[in-house]
Amino acid sequence: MAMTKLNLNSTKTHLHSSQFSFLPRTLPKHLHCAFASPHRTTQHASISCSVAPNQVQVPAVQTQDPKTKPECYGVFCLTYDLKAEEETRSWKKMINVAVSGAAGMISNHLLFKLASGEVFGPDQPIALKLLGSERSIQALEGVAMELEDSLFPLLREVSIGIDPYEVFQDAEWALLIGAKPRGPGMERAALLDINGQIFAEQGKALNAVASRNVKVIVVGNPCNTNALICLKNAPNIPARNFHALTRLDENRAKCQLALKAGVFYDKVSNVTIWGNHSTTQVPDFLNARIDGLPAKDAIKDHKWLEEEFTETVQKRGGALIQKWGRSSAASTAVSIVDAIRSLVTPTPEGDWFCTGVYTNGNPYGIAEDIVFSMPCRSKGDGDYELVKDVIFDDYLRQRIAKTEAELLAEKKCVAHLTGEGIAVCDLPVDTMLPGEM
Ligand SMILES: NC(=O)C1=CN([C@@H]2O[C@H](COP(=O)(O)OP(=O)(O)OC[C@H]3O[C@@H](n4cnc5c(N)ncnc54)[C@H](OP(=O)(O)O)[C@@H]3O)[C@@H](O)[C@H]2O)C=CC1
Ligand SMILES: O=C([O-])CC(=O)C(=O)O
Repeated sequence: MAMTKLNLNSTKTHLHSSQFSFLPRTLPKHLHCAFASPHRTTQHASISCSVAPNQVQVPAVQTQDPKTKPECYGVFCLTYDLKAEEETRSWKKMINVAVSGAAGMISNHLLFKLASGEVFGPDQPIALKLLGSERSIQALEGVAMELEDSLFPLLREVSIGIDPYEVFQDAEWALLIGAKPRGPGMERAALLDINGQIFAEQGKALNAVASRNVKVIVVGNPCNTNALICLKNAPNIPARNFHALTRLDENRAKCQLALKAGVFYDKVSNVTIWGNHSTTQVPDFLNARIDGLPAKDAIKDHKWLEEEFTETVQKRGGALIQKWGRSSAASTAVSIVDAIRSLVTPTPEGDWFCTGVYTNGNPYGIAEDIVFSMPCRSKGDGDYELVKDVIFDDYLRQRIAKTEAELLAEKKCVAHLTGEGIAVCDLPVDTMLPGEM
């Protein structure tokens, strides 16, 4: 594993010998370097540097346990004591954000948003911990280079690796994006199994090494059931901390309602996507509001709401692939930002957002022990509560029952990965991901 690192408080850094090209041409004054022992996973020697203002030291050989102090490279390895600097005086304690599938398309948008401060705020320094694989390790180094070249003041540390037990160490947020795409002719059951294995392993790793209060957002599809697998493999982390990303669907629904009503989309609120991030998802127009009014009052064409609107949102991902040639990446990254911000900032009075969460005592009568998208509010502390004041009609109930049945069937397909016995996979219909055609 190679790692780029800049630590606010420490005066020690470790540089990877294979990454000298990442070093700035001139090392800062008083930066002393020494070669260290080879790294366990990379077989490369590393060098260790320490900053000692007004002091000249003889370089000393460093040996270290790479699990506790991984090596690093590049500009992030240079360590300065920033505590005294005016700009950083009001900064919060650094947060550790782990991202899997970090060399993929969604991450390529997301990482730069995270590093810029637009997600966690302009006073929140951040450490990015990027998980890739043997396949993507070169690409991941390229991503780290672009992060270096972006000169983000808040980005204090970047590390890359292929072992989730290393990369997830002390993670306070884990954004799990990496997953195998469903190939031509692949059964949904096979996709559930292959990706389920990834999320079972990552759940175990989070359980072992992440912060006990880590917040996990599963993006890799099929994200609801992947999130269920992940949380079942992480029994020491509260199940309510796991989310499946349905915010992109919420945003898509808001856009369609705004278009139909002829208003700008900031006038659309209280939109819920119920259920699975698949074509059975239920975009709820019964509780949605447009300019403060029920959407059904603002949009009189109820046939459109029940038929066209619902199907458009369910299949928006596929429609985009037909035009763009690849699946939504930029808007997915934006929706991940929205999902995080909804948890770290108080929800505006009277509004809510939706996210796929573990059902455990929900007030809607939805089956327990699955990950189901539902309306939530947050005080901005990273936690949420379910919204109680929602209404149902027969149409909404019937649609919710269908997506619920699909998730219950998916759960049976992955019983071998959740510790619940032998998998029996009998999916009601071979439904699609929103991006499939
Ligand atoms: N919930 C939502 O709203 C949305 C979810 N998605 C889902 O997000 C995921 C990532 O999308 P995107 O970034 O566009 O995809 P990319 O194909 O660009 O990246 C996916 C990453 O997944 C990793 N991966 C893990 N296992 C495998 C495997 N067996 N075969 C191939 N790649 C693998 C790869 O990284 P590495 O080699 O480093 O492991 C790859 O970089 C997909 O599952 C997609 O369906 C997409 C849009 C919306
Ligand atoms: O199917 C996909 O990979 C893309 C997806 O989830 C979406 O566009 O909502």
